[in-house]
Amino acid sequence: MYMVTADEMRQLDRYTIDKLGIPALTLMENAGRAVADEVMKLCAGRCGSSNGSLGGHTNPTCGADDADVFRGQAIEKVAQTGPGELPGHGEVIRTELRNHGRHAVWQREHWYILVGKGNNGGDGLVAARHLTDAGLRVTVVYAASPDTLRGEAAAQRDVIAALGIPVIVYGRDALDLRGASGIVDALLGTGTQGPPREPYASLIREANASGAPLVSVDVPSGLDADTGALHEPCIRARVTVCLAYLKRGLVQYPGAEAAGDVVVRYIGIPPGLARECGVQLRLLTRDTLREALNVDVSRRRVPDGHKGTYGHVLVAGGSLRMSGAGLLAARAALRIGSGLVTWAVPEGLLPHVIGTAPELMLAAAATGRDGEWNADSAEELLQLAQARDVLAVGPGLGRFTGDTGWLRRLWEEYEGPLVLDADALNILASAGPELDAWKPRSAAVVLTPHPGEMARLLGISTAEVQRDRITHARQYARTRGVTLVLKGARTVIACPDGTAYVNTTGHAGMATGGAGDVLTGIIAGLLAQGLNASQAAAFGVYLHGVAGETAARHRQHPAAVVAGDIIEAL
Ligand SMILES: NC(=O)C1=CN([C@@H]2O[C@H](COP(=O)(O)OP(=O)(O)OC[C@H]3O[C@@H](n4cnc5c(N)ncnc54)[C@H](O)[C@@H]3O)[C@@H](O)[C@H]2O)[C@H](O)CC1
Ligand SMILES: [K+]
Repeated sequence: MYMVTADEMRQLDRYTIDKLGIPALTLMENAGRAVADEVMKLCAGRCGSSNGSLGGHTNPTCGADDADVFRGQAIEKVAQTGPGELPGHGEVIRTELRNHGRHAVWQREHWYILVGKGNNGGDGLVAARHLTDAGLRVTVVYAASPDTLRGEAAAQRDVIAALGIPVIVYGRDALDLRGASGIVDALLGTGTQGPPREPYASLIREANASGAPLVSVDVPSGLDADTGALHEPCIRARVTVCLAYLKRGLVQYPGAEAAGDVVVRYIGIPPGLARECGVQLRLLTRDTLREALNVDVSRRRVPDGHKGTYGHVLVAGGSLRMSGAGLLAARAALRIGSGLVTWAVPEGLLPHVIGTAPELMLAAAATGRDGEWNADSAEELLQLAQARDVLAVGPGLGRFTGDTGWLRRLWEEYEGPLVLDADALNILASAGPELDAWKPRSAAVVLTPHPGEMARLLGISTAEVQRDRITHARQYARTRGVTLVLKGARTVIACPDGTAYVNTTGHAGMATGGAGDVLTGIIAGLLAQGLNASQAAAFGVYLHGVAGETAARHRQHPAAVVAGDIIEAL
């Protein structure tokens, strides 16, 4: 599933109207219709009816029931009505009767449709008409004078007037939203610039305070559709009916929380158009892994394979006070299916870690006897790495004198793929502009920073990174020619060719010491098994999250999950 910015959506919108000749009014009709349909589902869920869709009104050609429902964690395809299921004549009569039967229930529903002056408002007006037709009590609330509406939205305004649907103008007429069964937020969509101005701001505050469930059209009004940042105020939606393509801001926090359940509805804009228009950002799902990244998600192993077939990972990490980090990465690399894993530790640490995981091979790489890494170990590491398929550096490494030169040697002289995490990233950050002089690598580099490490790499604040995670991750990946995994809720995987993915697996319980080390081991293990950097990073992040979810079920609460549980759940 593609994810777009407001600007990209406008281009796709224009292309559909100008080049494909699908009228803007048709798109608006489909949009409003989809919103009405989701409102009906919400009402049906509340009153226990088995069918909340618009029944006999369903227009099969606009694919009104073809939705991707995105409930924070999972995406499921909901029921589809295809042309093959067009009701015959007798069924039409039955459907009409069923609708009449439903009126008694729907009439108890009083929905307020808050309408802005742009096309988002136009979508809301179409929804108001369909909900009225379905038997709901509907009141349209114009945020500003209806005279200010233009184009398709003005046409919808005239239809509403002709139908005699009750209308209120905010600020002119009395309004009490506290009695609402529900509210449709069609105030501001992708055309929003900056924080909501008056009277939108007051209306948003009243809607939030009403306690009624809010259904947002396209995006919650007040949300930055590109970054997920919340303006003050911002609608807190129960459901967001996103039109045509998933907007980035609905997936990134804090926007993801303000949006509630996100339902992406087809409105007539061809789903494949995004690729043709150069959109390179996708939600990371099983389908994305299979179709966009060509990953064998079933992880078949060749029947006559041997441990050499599945690669050999070398993990360089762990020091006296942080030996566990290296161990977790090495164990995760094993559990994800690597043929062999060697864990290189400072010599002084070696006696203490013998036997901690009997499946691991151990190597003493740093001559220092104090259990800490030192710059002299580069030569030994390079020799060890020669016979290994992947080198993962960083978990539990610590900082030491000469570490920049040490990392530079690994970067320049190790010819296989390199995974850098934790202090290896801090070393990279401290290299600063000197990095430009490092010899470009022919093999892949995967960096796995958390937001703090990303901030150091970019020389900006963590808050700045978090304000637009997707953009920062993509820019760094492109300019440095690396695959970058920006960790945190909704991890971003950015590839050097500009493609990027946003993950939705996992949960807040995975914010626990060592979880990142486990991810490093998983990605290194997948690289050793022959996946390329984009595949290993994306699939690794996805599996890491799924394993975290499994671990939460085993432990009966997300908060009880520790890093070792994620490895076991793999
Ligand atoms: N995806 C599609 O192809 C379709 C989308 N539709 C809907 O159209 C909106 C986008 O419509 P647009 O007219 O461009 O913008 P908005 O409705 O979001 O509103 C712009 C409107 O509001 C004023 N404004 C802008 N910023 C602010 C602010 N901070 N405070 C107050 N007022 C503001 C501005 O002056 C404009 O007048 C999209 O989201 C979909 O819902 C189509 O209907 C179908 C095709
Ligand atoms: K909206």
